[in-house]
Amino acid sequence: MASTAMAAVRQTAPRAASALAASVSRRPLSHTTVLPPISNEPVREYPPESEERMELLAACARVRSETVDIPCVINGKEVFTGNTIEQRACSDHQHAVARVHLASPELIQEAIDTSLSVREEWEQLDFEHRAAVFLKAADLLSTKFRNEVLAATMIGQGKNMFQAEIDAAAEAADFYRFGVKYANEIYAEQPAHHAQHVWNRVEYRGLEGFVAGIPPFNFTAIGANLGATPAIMGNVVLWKPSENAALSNYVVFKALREAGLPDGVVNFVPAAGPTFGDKIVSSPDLAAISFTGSTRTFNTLWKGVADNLDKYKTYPRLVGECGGKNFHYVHNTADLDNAVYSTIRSAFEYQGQKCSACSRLYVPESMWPEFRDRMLDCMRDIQVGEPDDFKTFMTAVIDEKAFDKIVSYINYAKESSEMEVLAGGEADKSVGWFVQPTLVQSTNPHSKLMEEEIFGPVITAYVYPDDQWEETLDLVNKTSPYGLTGSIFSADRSVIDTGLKKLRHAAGNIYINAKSTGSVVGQQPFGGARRSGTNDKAGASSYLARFTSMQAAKECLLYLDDWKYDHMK
Ligand SMILES: NC(=O)c1ccc[n+]([C@@H]2O[C@H](COP(=O)([O-])OP(=O)(O)OC[C@H]3O[C@@H](n4cnc5c(N)ncnc54)[C@H](O)[C@@H]3O)[C@@H](O)[C@H]2O)c1
Ligand SMILES: N[C@@H](CCC=O)C(=O)O
Repeated sequence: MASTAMAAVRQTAPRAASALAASVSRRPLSHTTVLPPISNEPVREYPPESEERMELLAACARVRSETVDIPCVINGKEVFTGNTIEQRACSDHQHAVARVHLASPELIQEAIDTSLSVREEWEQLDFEHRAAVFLKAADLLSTKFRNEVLAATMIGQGKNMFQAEIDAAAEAADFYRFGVKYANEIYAEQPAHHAQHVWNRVEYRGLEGFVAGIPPFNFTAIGANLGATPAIMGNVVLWKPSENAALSNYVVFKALREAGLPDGVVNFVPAAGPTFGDKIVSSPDLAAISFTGSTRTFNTLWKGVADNLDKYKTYPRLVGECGGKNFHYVHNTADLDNAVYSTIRSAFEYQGQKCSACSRLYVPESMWPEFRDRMLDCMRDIQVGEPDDFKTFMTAVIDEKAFDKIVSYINYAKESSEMEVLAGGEADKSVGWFVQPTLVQSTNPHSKLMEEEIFGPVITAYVYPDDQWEETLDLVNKTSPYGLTGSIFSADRSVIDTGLKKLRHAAGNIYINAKSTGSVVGQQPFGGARRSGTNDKAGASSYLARFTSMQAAKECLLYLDDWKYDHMK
């Protein structure tokens, strides 16, 4: 007796066979390819007197001397709306580095319509062509545009050379190169099992609608990633840069255009946050929001989506990476030097304006006097100054609003009976928005400064009894609503093991004897849960996976010759 599978099918007729052959040879839209080797962009050091340092300084001087008009770019057309805001140099706020032309609701709608009109063509382009645009943009950013994007980041967002280099040159290029690699790996994921005479395949479609990319001010690379990476997966994107990072984001956008990104696939849409937010959440064609910024703004967007839920043609994907209250937990077995230096870097690099920056510190009583004194020694040595002075460790914070908020926390600490400002605490906004690195000690582990995100160069220490090291881990876990990054410093494996278990949900990125900042694309996928976001992990394939909608295809290679199953006959 024939097998069930055989009995239910008949041999394919010659005419059908040719149709089958045509179908089999049809190339899926999302297919894998062989890529050139992908690795992290090397970080440059710009040695003294070197040509590369001179060129970078010349680029900084240009940013310091001119005000660039930044248009909206819709379908390749530059639109100078005349409704402008200024992006100011953080360390010299008399100077505007850019005049940013803001989109009206009508222009945002035009950007939506344009992107939808090119969506199908872009999505159906063979993957090699989409990939090549992004690989080329990465190469342009790391060569021709390197100095321009670095200078825009240094002067416009207040980063010293090293902080700009690891962000605007290295991480931005990494996001595009690794984005292509991850897309290729996703496309290769195909069903492993096929019933007899059946061929199963999966097609990875772009989302049916538009993606809104909404980045924060603090990383040019995050602008690059949110504003354009979803296009690697065949999507169209509206990129709304942060008003405080418009210049650097515009340089990245120019690199993408020069790399051959077709008009309309990514539209560059500077706009007031709420204007943009209201417009996109009320569009029936919203397919996804890729957001990074404060928890409060992400909540507003999520609620906006909920309010409009009945309107959407497809459920919008919500990807949000938000705030943090990151910890360094130090055990009395820790290497003191390593813990102190790591804490200085994590708390004060880029003025504490990394979502990953350490802002609460737990040190055992036995170590505290020496730990504190070593911290104070280092802090006396920190140079706070101009971003294009290579000796500078810290520059000014991003804007007046941030300055005022940080100072209000410092003043709160100064007036509180449970806190003492051990170092820093001074601030001056007469020329730039400068806040000195500040160390606070709190006797209350739940004081305001131990729990709330400040986003500035302020770290608060809580000193715990050595014999309560385990209870202190529970305290670390329960102190803040966030779950972004944190570090455990100890030389004792059982302490590290206990720490990892107790802090399992306290951080999306946990570090062991290493600072809580500085994730690298392809090495430490980045993001957190709890109120820190959806933890989709920038710099990993899981991020790309949020921007594809899978279609499973099952193809029968032989035809049915009866509607009855064998056992019915
Ligand atoms: N978890 C992460 O990966 C990560 C990375 C970087 C920064 N951050 C967080 O970002 C915050 C700092 O960045 P920020 O000050 O730029 O954040 P923000 O929330 O003020 O702004 C982020 C972006 O949202 C826009 N926006 C503001 N209101 C909006 C609205 N109603 N609708 C739509 N868009 C709106 C802004 O213009 C900006 O482009 C911190 O909380 C930090 O922890 C998180
Ligand atoms: N990925 C960066 C932080 C990004 C947010 O600001 C880090 O790991 O320090």
